[in-house]
Amino acid sequence: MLCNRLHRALLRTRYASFSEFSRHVHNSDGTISEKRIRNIGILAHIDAGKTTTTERMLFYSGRTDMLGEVMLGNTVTDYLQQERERGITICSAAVSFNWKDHRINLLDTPGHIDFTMEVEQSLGAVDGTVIILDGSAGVEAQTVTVWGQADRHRLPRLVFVNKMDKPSADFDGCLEDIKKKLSTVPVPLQMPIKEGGKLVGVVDVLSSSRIIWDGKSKGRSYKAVPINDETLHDQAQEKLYELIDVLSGMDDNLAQAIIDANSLENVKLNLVLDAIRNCTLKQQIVPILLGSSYKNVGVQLLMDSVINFLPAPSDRNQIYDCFGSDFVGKVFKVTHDKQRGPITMIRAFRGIVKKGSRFITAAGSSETIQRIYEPLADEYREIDSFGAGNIGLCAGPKSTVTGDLVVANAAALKKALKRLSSTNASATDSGDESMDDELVSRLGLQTTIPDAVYFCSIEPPSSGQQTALDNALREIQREDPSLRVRYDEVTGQTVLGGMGQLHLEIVKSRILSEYRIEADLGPLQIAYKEMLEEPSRGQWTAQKEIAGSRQSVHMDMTIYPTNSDGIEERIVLDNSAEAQETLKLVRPRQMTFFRKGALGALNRGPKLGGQLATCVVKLHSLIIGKGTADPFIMAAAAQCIGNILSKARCRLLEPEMLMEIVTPNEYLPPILADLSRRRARIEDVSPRGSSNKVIKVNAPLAELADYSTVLRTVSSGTASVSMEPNGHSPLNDVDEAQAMRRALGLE
Ligand SMILES: Nc1nc2c(ncn2[C@@H]2O[C@H](COP(=O)(O)OP(=O)(O)OP(=O)(O)O)[C@@H](O)[C@H]2O)c(=O)[nH]1
Repeated sequence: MLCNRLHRALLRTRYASFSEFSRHVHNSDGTISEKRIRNIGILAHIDAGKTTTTERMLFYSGRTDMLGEVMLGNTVTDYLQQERERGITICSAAVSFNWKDHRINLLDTPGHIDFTMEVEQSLGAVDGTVIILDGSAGVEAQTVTVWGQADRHRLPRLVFVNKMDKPSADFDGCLEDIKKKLSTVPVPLQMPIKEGGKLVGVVDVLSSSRIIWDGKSKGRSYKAVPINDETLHDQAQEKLYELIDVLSGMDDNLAQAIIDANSLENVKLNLVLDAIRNCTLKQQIVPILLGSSYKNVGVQLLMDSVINFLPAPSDRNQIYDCFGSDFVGKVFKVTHDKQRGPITMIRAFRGIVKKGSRFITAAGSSETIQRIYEPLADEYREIDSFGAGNIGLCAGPKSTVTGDLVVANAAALKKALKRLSSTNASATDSGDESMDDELVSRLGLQTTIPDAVYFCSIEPPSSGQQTALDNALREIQREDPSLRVRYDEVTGQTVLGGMGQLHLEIVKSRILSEYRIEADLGPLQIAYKEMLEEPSRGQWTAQKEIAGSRQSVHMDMTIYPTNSDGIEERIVLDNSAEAQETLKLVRPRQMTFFRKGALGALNRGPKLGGQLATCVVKLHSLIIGKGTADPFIMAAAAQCIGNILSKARCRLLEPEMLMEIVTPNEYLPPILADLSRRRARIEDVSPRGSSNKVIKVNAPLAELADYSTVLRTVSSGTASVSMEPNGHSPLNDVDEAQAMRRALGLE
């Protein structure tokens, strides 16, 4: 029988050596073979146990010799002072370790919604993900969000159902949840074994064995023993046949083997393993594992599965083939180290980077790599080079920003774009401009920076520290593009825009702890957007004599509301013959300055200075006098738009939050009553188990300032809430008037 024949061999190798895998870990040039690398992101709802699981992986792989605990504030990956104080992950951290002749580079990402941007950047650098669930909570709001992000990056994934030691943990419930809420095919590879209510190990479905962890060795040692309980044995067999049945519907080799063997029982195990890997890579299934990181159960098998079922870099990223052997990589994070200065974390896709070599960013700036380090959170081990598929931390680059594509040199970029466009038939037909857009999006150069939902002013303790504060903010912004920084000319203050209250508080406390500036934050304000209600046309003439030179610009434009939210070109040229008469005389550089001025002005709506959403500017004419300076054109464009907007009909849009509230049944009525007072829209109320309800609700951010506290009071501390930004929606006249009074400090 399948299990008996392969049982021993399987337990010895833990199926780590697939036949197609390279025998050698290193290439002849000293870099690690791509087949032996796994770059993975670890994602979850807040507090599901990412950091705890990562700590175990580091410990069991021998990378650390002590077990870090979140509660003791001594974990490797939560290394910022704010992370250790608050017990949460704020920055993604890269750690690497070796496991069974493979290098695993793992990015631990923040679970709190205020740091979603960090997660997005990390996902551009990995080839697969491990999604962690809390076994007692199942699929939670943020799980759905990160699942969607992994979908967008087309990342194969494993699920680790953690916290299975908790009495309320429910593995089968989690599987149902995954099927229903994540619309995928979960393939459980394990079953929990509890003794006296305590989780002691798992049943490995593939080998029909019990794997038991030794608590005394902090889970370092574990052994596989045959299942001695007949019922459990039968259940494991049943699960195995279910698994083979599901896989055979998707994998032709396995289906053929079943036909040839004329039974499920005689199928070779390596075919089943190959089928799991193939179907996971194609994202047809998601293998599910379980354990308790905190109680040291299950983590080594998760690491085995990362090697066995998640892709090697060479299984993906074919888009970068156009670079041949030239170096190309992506900056997924920038941090500032006190001794080493800016550290640029790069995922290499092709070629090799060596100490002392140079690269260019897609925007054209040239950088030198002075030193390279291997990732271990805030610790660094110097290395000489890193190659395709691997991750390296580089000291030296000064201007690279999170999200940048970096390439060996300009000639390599040009060659690659040419090769890429020749393989892209549809782009070849569509003219130069759209082809560039296509290339940019195919190479993943686009970074979506989420809208800020809160803003506040920030001031240094004395005007003498303004420059130091500006520098600190510039550095933090290079690390975290979701932080918006602008100067408000009316109030003369620096204004920060962020993803939430926590985001802005963390920025403030980093400025204090890392730059020793005691900055003051003004009151937190909602980041409203503004929307044009009808098209509005206007002309503008600006004339001035500056240092004896006459400057003059005349322009005519219409601003139109549109339906989609800002991904299309926001400035378009009127292509009527009459308009083209003047527009064809405008030089490209002048047009660039016009665009800069116009786009800047669209960020300041007439009501509360909020960003103008969903609108397009159509330029009908632009007449520029001889000798007019470019900045004058930029200023005139901003004035023209400001003038049109001041007369146009506009409406405020307020940010909304999508919330998931989990409450014991008895507190449902008071919670619903409270929500109705907050202008909330209930989307769904569904049961979780027999004693809890899950409420899905959309509510305006403006009404949620005290929500967590009120919920705690209303439910005697038993209900929990998670929320995420859910776009902006228009206010009616009454609510808009009230929002304006509040924002202007009149209420
Ligand atoms: N009972 C139990 N508790 C666990 C387990 N794993 C983690 N925890 C606890 O859950 C809490 C959150 O764990 P973390 O590892 O910080 O979770 P996280 O997902 O990294 O959290 P964020 O990064 O802040 O989203 C901590 O108090 C852990 O000790 C587990 O397997 N069982």
